[in-house]
Amino acid sequence: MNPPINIFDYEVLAQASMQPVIWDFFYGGSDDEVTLRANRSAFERILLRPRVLMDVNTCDISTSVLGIPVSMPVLLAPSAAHGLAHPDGEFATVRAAGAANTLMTLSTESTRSLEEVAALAQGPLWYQLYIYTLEEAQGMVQRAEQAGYTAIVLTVDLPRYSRRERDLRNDMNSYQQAHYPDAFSGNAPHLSVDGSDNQNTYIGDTITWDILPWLCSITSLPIVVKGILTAEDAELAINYGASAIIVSNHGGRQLDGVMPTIEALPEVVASVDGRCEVYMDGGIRRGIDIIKALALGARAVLIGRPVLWGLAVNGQEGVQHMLELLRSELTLSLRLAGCASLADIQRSLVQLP
Ligand SMILES: Cc1cc2nc3c(=O)[nH]c(=O)nc-3n(C[C@H](O)[C@H](O)[C@H](O)COP(=O)(O)O)c2cc1C
Ligand SMILES: CCCCCCC(=O)C(=O)O
Repeated sequence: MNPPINIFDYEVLAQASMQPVIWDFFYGGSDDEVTLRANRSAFERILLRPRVLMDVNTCDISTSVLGIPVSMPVLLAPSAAHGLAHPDGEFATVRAAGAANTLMTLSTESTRSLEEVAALAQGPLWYQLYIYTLEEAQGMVQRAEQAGYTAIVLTVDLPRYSRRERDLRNDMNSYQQAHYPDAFSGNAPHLSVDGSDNQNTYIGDTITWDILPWLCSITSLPIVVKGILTAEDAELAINYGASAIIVSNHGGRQLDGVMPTIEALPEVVASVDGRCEVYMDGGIRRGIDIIKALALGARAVLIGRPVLWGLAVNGQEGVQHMLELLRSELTLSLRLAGCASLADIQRSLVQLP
């Protein structure tokens, strides 16, 4: 194939470069993968209503999230085990995010430790938290705060690990333990990717909204709640102390059959009504997807799999190039839509089905 010119090219090259077991783990969703597919197809049903004869000679896509400046409204979502995509793992990712001057969210399940990643960071970092035990969570939050992470992202859509049927068929768990035993243990030695060996320690299915005030009591960092899909839960998140919300269905990897995130976004944005920042992830692959999300009220988007594709294809350079492709698509599409900055993106720019 010729050099990649968009994220779908990266996807094809990434698949070719990986063991099928690893590809299935990264690419796959849960059960029938209905939500995985819907995250993409929903974008195609939303149309743009561009304006013309606007001065778009300059186009500024810089913004901020929770007061932190970023060069574009595209952040790196937390994803597990970058070491399965490239030997440099999260070291490559954090260097690429820094070079692109945007924010990376490090997963609890990273291959490299949060301190090692922070030591290489040239840009802002958030730390994503899964709660195994309260004691361990408190330790991780304190470590993240000390290492310079500027927010804790609490993922709330994984009370239990879902059924990823590709991984079950591939026996991904045994494959990973045999070939990449340390891929998920950069921060703590959790035993298995599907949670089967963690049942006694992962307390995700017991935590309730009270976890938010508890987190706020053990850290001065803002808490970003990731995995909200409804107005009701957005209201609760704010009432219990969230500083921001990520509308997310975990990239179609948790409860299958939930609505695509771009369709859940307007309900959450209306409920929040400006009281905190709202971001979204799920299926962002093109500059126009970002425009649609921002027009529907997201302050920024996060990307998950595209980072893994860039990493698998060419390590740090691959992630950097993938981010630059997205940046240039966003800038060009904004100009074509008549917007000279993100502030020009209005709700009227999109037409819902
Ligand atoms: C391989 C993989 C691993 C993931 N690991 C995590 C994780 O450790 N923590 C988390 O909160 N979300 C995790 N996610 C979900 C992402 O943060 C994000 O919600 C999702 O990937 C966005 O959809 P996209 O991949 O279509 O961009 C993971 C996603 C993938 C694909
Ligand atoms: C018990 C937590 C395992 C999480 C594995 C990483 C993840 O979130 C994913 O979607 O995969």
